[in-house]
Amino acid sequence: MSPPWFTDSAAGLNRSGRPAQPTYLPRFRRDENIMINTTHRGRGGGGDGRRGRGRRGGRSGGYFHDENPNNFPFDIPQKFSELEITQEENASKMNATAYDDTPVEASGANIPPPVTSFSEICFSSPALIENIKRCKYLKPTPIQRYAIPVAMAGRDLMACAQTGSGKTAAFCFPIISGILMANQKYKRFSNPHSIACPLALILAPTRELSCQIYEEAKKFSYQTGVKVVVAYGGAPIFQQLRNLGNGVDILVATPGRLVDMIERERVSLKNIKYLALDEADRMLDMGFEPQVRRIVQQMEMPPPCARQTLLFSATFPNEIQRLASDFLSNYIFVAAGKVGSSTDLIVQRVEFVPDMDKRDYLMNLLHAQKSNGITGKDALTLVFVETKKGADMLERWLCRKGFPSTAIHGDKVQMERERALRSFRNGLTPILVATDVAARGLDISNVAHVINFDLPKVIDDYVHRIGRTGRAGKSGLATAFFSEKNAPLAKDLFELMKDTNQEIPTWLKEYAETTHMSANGKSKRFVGNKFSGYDYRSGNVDGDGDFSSHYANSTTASVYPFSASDTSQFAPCAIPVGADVTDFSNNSIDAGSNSYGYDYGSVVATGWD
Ligand SMILES: Nc1ncnc2c1ncn2[C@@H]1O[C@H](COP(=O)(O)OP(=O)(O)OP(=O)(O)O)[C@@H](O)[C@H]1O
Repeated sequence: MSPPWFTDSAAGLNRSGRPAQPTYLPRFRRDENIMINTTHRGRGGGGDGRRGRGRRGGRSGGYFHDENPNNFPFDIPQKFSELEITQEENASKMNATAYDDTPVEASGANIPPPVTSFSEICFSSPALIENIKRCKYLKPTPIQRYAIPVAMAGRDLMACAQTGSGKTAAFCFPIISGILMANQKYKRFSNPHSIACPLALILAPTRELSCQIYEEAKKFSYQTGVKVVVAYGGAPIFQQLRNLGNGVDILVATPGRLVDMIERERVSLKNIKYLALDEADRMLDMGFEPQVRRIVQQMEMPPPCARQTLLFSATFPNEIQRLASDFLSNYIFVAAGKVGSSTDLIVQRVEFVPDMDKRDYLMNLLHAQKSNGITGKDALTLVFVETKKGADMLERWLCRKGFPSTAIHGDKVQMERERALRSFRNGLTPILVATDVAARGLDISNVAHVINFDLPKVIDDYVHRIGRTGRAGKSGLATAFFSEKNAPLAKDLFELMKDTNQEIPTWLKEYAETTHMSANGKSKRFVGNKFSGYDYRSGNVDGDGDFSSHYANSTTASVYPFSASDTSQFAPCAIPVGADVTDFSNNSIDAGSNSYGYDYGSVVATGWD
């Protein structure tokens, strides 16, 4: 029996314009299919001569890494390796109009104007333009409209945008274009024993995410001559070193493995012109801050003014803002949509389910999906649990109950994790039970339903988890099982659901009113002003990241520069009891000047209620 709330939205998912049953094409005909479906030259067309086969054609004799004609990355992208090619390939993967109403806020000095189409952007290479078309990117998403011109103008960028809204392309296109424009690729070494000196470094928190960025970057650089290499832990280092030895322009890496390679003197960062950090908040959450700081500040990396730095994330807690002020120079801040919030393409449901009833409830849900036809590789279900052991146990239980499932978590070796993802993507096991290892960045196009079997402790993690559905403009469903122990999350969850116009059960409202703090005793949610994020440089900032007014509770209330680690060196500014410490016009301190004659830049207030 379907739960009454489930049928409408879930059934809607199934019929929301998904492609009809795919038409199978044998492997040997798949290239033909691409040829027919694209108006561009593809592999067989002469066109501008960039055919990607060895040294023929292309720019001034540069060598191409796609020496193998079978490396055409568009026909069967690795991430969808088992999916069949269909006539639908001709259509854009993205429902771009879904983002038309997304408000975008940009701040900083001399902001380059946004664009409305890719053709307005002066990409340096026809091959890159061709690749954008091959990827069926018809129209830039809001973050791409703003971020690409900023990055193309050589400016540093801090960008926040909702999950699934195209951040990867927003940093990849300008990097590839920049490398090609400077024609710098030919400086790279191709001696397997030499030190690899990439021109661009993209740091990502997890192996899966770095592989995904690598696959995307490879598609965007197809036949441009730009060489992309990936390096991540948990896999043998020697093959990765060999790949580096063959030359690298763009290195996509996880922090730990990169530090290892630098220490082995196999990679040098001295030539880096572009540094991109994706999911920077996750990197800090995972404890990578020391490695990230070493990489960016101590390991031959050119200083901020000699490189271009792009910082991307769907959420921007305080620590990241601090990182930004250390890593970026004169940057532009762009926020698309409400930062820290989820997209309203996702229908969110929350059910009160005591821990002991969760399995039964899950079973009802899965049966309801099945009877609504929401099943198979076109409607994947991602179930988040708290622990690795819990993931294995639930996976086994689901399989026993007749629901083919697989699990992914940090205790699995890389090969097992890749196998699990592959079998989920291709629908062999249309249910994936996961810990937070799968919460961020993973772009699996057919995830129709995310179930938070166990809710996370903080709301940002919830936002990322549910962001695995409702991607690229498609709709999605997220169901959360809320139990007594999730009470600390109630307020943030309530606010998030309210912001995104979700149906909220009365009991959640009551929980939200009675519990004010989240698990760590502080609201971790990053809420921007108005609709989007907040650029700390504009002042009026408080220490808890929520930017609401706070009132001085004593004359010891003080204000100090946001980036100051030792606040004791700054004399407190006397603020009358009851005054709003976030109103800097009131207390003789503002972001630009203050009574001590410092230019504080961004400031944080303490000593408030
Ligand atoms: N302009 C575009 N047109 C069509 N498809 C696009 C466009 N931009 C991105 N996409 C597709 O949308 C999907 C989501 O993009 P991407 O993974 O870059 O999102 P993201 O913002 O990085 O998400 P997350 O925050 O979850 O990491 C991808 O499949 C990508 O290929």
